[in-house]
Amino acid sequence: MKDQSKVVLETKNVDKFFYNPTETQVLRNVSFQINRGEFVSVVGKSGCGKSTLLYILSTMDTDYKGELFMDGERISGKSSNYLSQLRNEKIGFVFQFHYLLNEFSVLENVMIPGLKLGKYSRDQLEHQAMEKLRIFDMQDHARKKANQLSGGQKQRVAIARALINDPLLIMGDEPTGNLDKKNSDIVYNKFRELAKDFGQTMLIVTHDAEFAAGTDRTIEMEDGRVVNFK
Ligand SMILES: Nc1ncnc2c1ncn2[C@@H]1O[C@H](COP(=O)(O)OP(=O)(O)OP(=O)(O)O)[C@@H](O)[C@H]1O
Repeated sequence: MKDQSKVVLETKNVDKFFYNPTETQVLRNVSFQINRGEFVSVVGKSGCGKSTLLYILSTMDTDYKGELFMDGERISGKSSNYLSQLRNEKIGFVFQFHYLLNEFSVLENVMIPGLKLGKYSRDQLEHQAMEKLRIFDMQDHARKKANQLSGGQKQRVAIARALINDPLLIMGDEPTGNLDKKNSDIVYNKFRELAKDFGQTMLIVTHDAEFAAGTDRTIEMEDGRVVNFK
């Protein structure tokens, strides 16, 4: 059951340093809130800190200063086991490359994060996976092996997979970065639909200006800082 607090994700004064070989600060005093149902993009020049920020927000990097809250809960300082469970339960990931497993069917690929979480039976998961595939018009491909799909189709399956545990939040790192214009548009429209029809909260890093312009809000970064968020 999802918590119903309005703020889904919040950072307070997040700083990030790398130390190889000299100290470099790559995030500076990053503070913002993302509310339930918002479709948010993160933009900025190469090297401004977008992926570093996403890695922290996704709870995979715990080596930062400042605080991170998810669904009203302070998660900075939690153990890696705790965070791993939290990620499986609350976050769906979409990357530039789909990372589907070629030896498994499309349906199995979508089910995998659900099997890992262990909350639902295999039958239930199969049913849920078909529902997610239907959202992306991929239900007729369910029994195919992942490597029989086109690039655009694979990315649609990857987004269906990110939805399998009904996540609080979808996080994406350049989900259209590897697609041509036609497939980027299809994927963007599916994200838009998820926001409109399902109130899905989403945070997507993108270089695609058109994609960013179509989101509800944009976090603009420059040299490790958030310079605009509207
Ligand atoms: N492991 C690391 N060690 C040292 N510096 C790093 C490390 N990872 C990233 N950086 C530096 O941190 C800064 C931010 O990198 P980051 O990958 O977050 O940028 P980005 O905005 O996502 O870039 P791009 O759009 O090219 O993906 C860059 O100057 C990068 O060189």
